[in-house]
Amino acid sequence: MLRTVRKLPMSALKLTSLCSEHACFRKTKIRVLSLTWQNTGQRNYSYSPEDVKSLRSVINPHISRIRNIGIMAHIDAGKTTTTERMLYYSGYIRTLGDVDDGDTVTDFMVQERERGITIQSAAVTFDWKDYRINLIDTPGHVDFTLEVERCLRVLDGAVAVFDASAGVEAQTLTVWRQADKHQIPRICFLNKMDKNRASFTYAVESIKQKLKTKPLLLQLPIGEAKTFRGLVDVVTKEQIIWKPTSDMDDGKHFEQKPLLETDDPNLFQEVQDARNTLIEQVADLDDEFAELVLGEYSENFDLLPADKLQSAIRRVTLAQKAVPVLCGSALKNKGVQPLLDAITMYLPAPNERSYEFLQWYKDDLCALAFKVLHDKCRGPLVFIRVYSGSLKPQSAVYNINKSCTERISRLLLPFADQQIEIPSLMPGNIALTVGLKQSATGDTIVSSKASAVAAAQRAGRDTGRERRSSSDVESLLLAGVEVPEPVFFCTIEPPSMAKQQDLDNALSCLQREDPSLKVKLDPDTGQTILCGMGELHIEIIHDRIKREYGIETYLGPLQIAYRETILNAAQATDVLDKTVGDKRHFVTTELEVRPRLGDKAMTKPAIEYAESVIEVLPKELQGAIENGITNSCIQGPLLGFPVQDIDVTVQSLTMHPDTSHTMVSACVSRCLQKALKKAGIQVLEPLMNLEITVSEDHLSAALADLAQRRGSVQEIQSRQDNRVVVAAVPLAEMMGYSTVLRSLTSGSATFTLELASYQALNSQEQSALLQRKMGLV
Ligand SMILES: Nc1nc2c(ncn2[C@@H]2O[C@H](COP(=O)(O)OP(=O)(O)OP(=O)(O)O)[C@@H](O)[C@H]2O)c(=O)[nH]1
Repeated sequence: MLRTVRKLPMSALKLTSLCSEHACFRKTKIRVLSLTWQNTGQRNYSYSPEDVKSLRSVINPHISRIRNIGIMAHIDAGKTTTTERMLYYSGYIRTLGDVDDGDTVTDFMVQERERGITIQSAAVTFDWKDYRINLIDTPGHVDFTLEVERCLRVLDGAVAVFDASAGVEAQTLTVWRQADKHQIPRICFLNKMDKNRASFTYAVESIKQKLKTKPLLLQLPIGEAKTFRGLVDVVTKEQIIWKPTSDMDDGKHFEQKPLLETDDPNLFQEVQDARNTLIEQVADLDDEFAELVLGEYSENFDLLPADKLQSAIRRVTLAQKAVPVLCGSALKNKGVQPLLDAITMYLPAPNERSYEFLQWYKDDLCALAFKVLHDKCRGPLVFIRVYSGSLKPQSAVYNINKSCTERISRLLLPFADQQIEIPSLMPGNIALTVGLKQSATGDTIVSSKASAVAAAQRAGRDTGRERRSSSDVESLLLAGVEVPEPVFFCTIEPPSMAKQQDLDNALSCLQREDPSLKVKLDPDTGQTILCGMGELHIEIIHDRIKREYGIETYLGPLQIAYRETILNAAQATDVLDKTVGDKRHFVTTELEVRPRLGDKAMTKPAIEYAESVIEVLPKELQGAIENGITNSCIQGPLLGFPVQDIDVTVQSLTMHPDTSHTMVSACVSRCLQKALKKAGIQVLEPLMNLEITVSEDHLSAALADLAQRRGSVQEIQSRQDNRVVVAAVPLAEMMGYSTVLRSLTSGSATFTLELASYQALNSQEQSALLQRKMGLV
């Protein structure tokens, strides 16, 4: 059945303006959708009963036949288009969707369809030649980097999609590093081979240089740009040519036959050379293969069977010693079927990945909740990846993070916005669960509390310690996603006070889905503050509150999240003497603060105790003191921004025996504010890494503008006919940048912006900021 959104007339699908004056933390290259809605081209999303049957018939495929794969790349590289083609060729959709028409399966949120970008990652399940592929389409926009990271944790392998005319772009580097961190084997797909200026050689060179990896060329293109019509499989030396059939050019039909010297002598020689290079490269990385090549086939590599080479490529890919490279054009329907074959052939099954924690669970359930969606009728739907044990509907599970038992009522296989109910979920597989009310993104799910404790004890024995307390269970949490600190914030208000509760509920649901969204209460004004990763992020949240929760909210102006730190060491003392009822609360304390030197910005203060204090301090009081210090650091004394990079020493603390812990915290907190003020406050501003891709003609205009923005250019690289300016620039100077850059470069330039660090404002900038904040200018 078509979803309502798919039936929207074009007037409702028009792109809302994404180019407001302060559109600073966003790519300029967000697509403008076609303005005519082709009614005749409406898509048939229903899939036939046979397709459903085929999915149902193998509800739990053998683990070796499962591939949990992510697609990652820079914005606009073509991830969604590639995913759409995969679903089409595997038979799960009947017609091809197009991001430019807003009717793809994986971009299923209304905002995604309208704006033509991927915001939430959607997990999609389909089968390809007896393999079950759970595929996650991840967003490319930097505002949603956390979405990518969250998904990477549950993937066993990834396809990195590149625009073959641009090579490695800024966001590719970021996601590549994230994939390195999670040790995920990858293959590269050079997409857009049909584009003007597409260059296979350039893109491969850029992968080699920028990603510092060893590309294994498994294919060579036949033609480039307008002449691109197929590829040669370097391993089998077969050519694959897509020929449009009379009525449809959907890429389903292609001709696959051995490449003969008579077909094209030059190409034949190129493929011959590429195969020999590939064999040498793989032999260098894999001893078993080297032995085979040097033995039986040293005289003639031509005799080496394709399957031996494929097995060796698989081993080096799994060991992350090299990365297979394929090419094609998703939009022109070329190269996607060989890419699917490569996913099954070269990327790992779940049981080929090693997870240390599995040994502690043995056959007990261990699963990770990696995404939460809110469904109006069914409540929260939680995406789960099972690592060990199995899940069944109508069963109780224990959430280690929340220390609570919950019930799963149903299990569903996700197909974008449609789902198939399943009776069980086995290790290595991914599904949607209905019924979990407390679980949030990143939570570890096990079968029971007893099972968590047993696993903790096994883990304790392994590390040479008996762990008995249930708090040790924490050590069994699967690695958490580091949530980056938001750089933008604004106030959000409901239309009336009566709607405040509804707004609070909506925000808490959205936070469960998206840990990078922070919601705070301004202690002075009582207003709700929304903190996000970029303007687009906040704009989308605003939009979702309206559409999904029916609340029309008002956003205050977007502001930059500065930080505060101290310039010098200082000491302060404080006394709290308060009688509440018949109890006298009396505390005196002395604290010392010092600037912390180090590379990594830390918002959490490092806390030490003088020896005289630690000797007499009851353990339970330590929590109250540390709460007081940490809370005080949330709002710095100058402008109320978080304080970073400080060391605190508790020099003394005395108290009346009746004093409550809350009073101790309050006294310590007030004393720290005094010490911070004495130490001299330095305001820090977010410094961004900026990468502008601009044509030679407009380079000087872009550079002149950058100079006005306190930007410092670090490097100017060449990318085909374009120049790539790599610069550092304060976020405060980037307000309205997309509009300015567009007019300076006639809309031809694109840019990405990413938080690099926090840098100190000079004294003039700091006092100007202070005056602005106090409303004096
Ligand atoms: N010429 C050409 N254009 C393509 C190709 N693949 C995708 N595109 C176009 O590139 C644009 C971006 O495609 P998407 O599939 O949305 O890219 P994406 O990587 O999913 O983008 P985000 O979700 O926003 O990160 C669209 O206009 C596509 O039509 C291709 O093979 N060749």
